[in-house]
Amino acid sequence: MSAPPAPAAAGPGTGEPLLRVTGAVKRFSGLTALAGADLTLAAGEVLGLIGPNGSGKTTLVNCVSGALRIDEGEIRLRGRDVTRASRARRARSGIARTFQNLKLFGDLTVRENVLVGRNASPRGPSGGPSRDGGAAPAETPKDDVEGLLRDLRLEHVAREIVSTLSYGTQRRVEIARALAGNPRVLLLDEPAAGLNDGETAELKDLIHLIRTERGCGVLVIDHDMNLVLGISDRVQVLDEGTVIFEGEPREAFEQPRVVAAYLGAQ
Ligand SMILES: Nc1ncnc2c1ncn2[C@@H]1O[C@H](COP(=O)(O)OP(=O)(O)OP(=O)(O)O)[C@@H](O)[C@H]1O
Repeated sequence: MSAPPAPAAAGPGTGEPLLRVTGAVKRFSGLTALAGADLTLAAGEVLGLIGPNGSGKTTLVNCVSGALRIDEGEIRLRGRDVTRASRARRARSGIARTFQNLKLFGDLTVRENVLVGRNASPRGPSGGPSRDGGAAPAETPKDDVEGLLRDLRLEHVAREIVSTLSYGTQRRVEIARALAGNPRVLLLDEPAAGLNDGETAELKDLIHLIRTERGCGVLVIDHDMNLVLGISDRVQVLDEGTVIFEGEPREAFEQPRVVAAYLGAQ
């Protein structure tokens, strides 16, 4: 990977994790999607966030990225309170994400998509630059982008239009774009969705590389338990917007409460 590892220390304070969410509550009309959820993530750590359908995983990621605001609670990044910060400010502070459903610029090339991320555009496809919009200002350090394309095995398709590529390749483009802004926190929302076994194995290696060589804290949501339990240092299980287990991946499904939550959701 091309970028230097982020420092192991999370923030200005001592003992402060890279990311800390405390008591997050999020309501949608009458429905409480998050009911006081906590979360911590350290630099260089992979945290798996699992739980049955509708348990609040994506909502929590949306609240961390700034796509949604929490109604109660606090979010701190490297010790700084970002609870009320805009999505743009959070992106500039080092929070990047990928989406359950790919949100790429389908009519741009792979390189152009990654350059959009390098420019830390927090606007996303709907508000992003058009083909003529100049995705890459002159000061963009292209070496970083070339390094990313190489590391994510996208070099050979760098000039291809994204919509013409396989789904697995598009997933890698999305991760490359998220990494192009040199984030400290990478939120991966169902990165293995739609991937075949070979592509999922590659994704595992990629997440390992992101953590070890870039020093990012990586939060992964996925329904593929082999993937999540296999790559995570720690997992948190959500049920009805509350964390019901936090600890070693291999211990998660030894907890009757976790098993019951999954069975209850069937
Ligand atoms: N924008 C919204 N408006 C209303 N309700 C919502 C909204 N987003 C999520 N919800 C509800 O909040 C709850 C949590 O949803 P969320 O998508 O966060 O769960 P999840 O754990 O990510 O589920 P899945 O594994 O199925 O993706 C669900 O009951 C969902 O229907």
